[in-house]
Amino acid sequence: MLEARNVTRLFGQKAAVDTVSFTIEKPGFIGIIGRSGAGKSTFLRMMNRLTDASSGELLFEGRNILALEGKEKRAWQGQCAMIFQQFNLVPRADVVSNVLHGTLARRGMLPSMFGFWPDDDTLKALAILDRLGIGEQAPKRAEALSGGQQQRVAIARALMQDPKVILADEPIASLDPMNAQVVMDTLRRIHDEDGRLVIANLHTLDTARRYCDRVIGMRDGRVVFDGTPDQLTTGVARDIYGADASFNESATSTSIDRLGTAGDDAYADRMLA
Ligand SMILES: Nc1ncnc2c1ncn2[C@@H]1O[C@H](COP(=O)(O)OP(=O)(O)OP(=O)(O)O)[C@@H](O)[C@H]1O
Repeated sequence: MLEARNVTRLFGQKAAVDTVSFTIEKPGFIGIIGRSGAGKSTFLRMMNRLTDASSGELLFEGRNILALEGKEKRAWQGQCAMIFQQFNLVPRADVVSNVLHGTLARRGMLPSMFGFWPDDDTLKALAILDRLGIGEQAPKRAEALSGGQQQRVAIARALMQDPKVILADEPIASLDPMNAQVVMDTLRRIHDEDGRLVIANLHTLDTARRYCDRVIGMRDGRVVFDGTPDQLTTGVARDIYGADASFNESATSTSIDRLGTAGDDAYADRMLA
């Protein structure tokens, strides 16, 4: 389904992504982990064509999507939706309009400029919001929602494109543990129920282990691990994160239980922050 062949992105002399190769045979739930600066975001941005690659090929169903231009590139971006850490919603617009923005690539800007959306699109947006458990939020301004709800609106906007691939760049990094769990459950569901390929950059090991079918570990732009969650031992994680023997897994955890038992003060600080 997807094959990366020596995908590389240079910034000056530095390779942010360095000859990355892997194959995904069928739609799965794939996690990419690695410490800050490992190249995870750059890789996803190349896949969505928000950033150009320096060299290499990324074949999706046999076509090199890194070489697409103009209309074909935009069509690919329609099939490959992206979700961001900061949700990227229009805060003052209502929730259903934000979801309808997922049709802009297909319909152009006019409907959004005049606030006119075709009825069938509006009904579809409402149905998606219902499916994600936030139908009653449809008329509210996006900025009035909690972070977890906003991220579900962003997922709904992505689903409006009916994409084959969903890319999620640190989708839960701004959320508290409870909302993080709801958002990860939602992403997992849209893979399980719709059969879409989901690739998520994750900064916590426990999330990758719990939700992913396969985990790719990146370090300094390179793939240093590619396997199943049960192969992701503490030793392997230490290699990926480039940490020494004092590496402590709980430092990369967002689990509610772990945080709760790690010390009430630390937990309270985190929740308050
Ligand atoms: N536009 C840019 N110009 C120059 N260097 C960049 C640019 N974007 C990313 N980099 C560099 O590329 C490397 C990889 O960055 P990237 O954001 O892909 O890592 P990451 O694993 O996603 O980390 P994080 O989780 O902190 O976002 C870093 O060294 C970063 O400084």
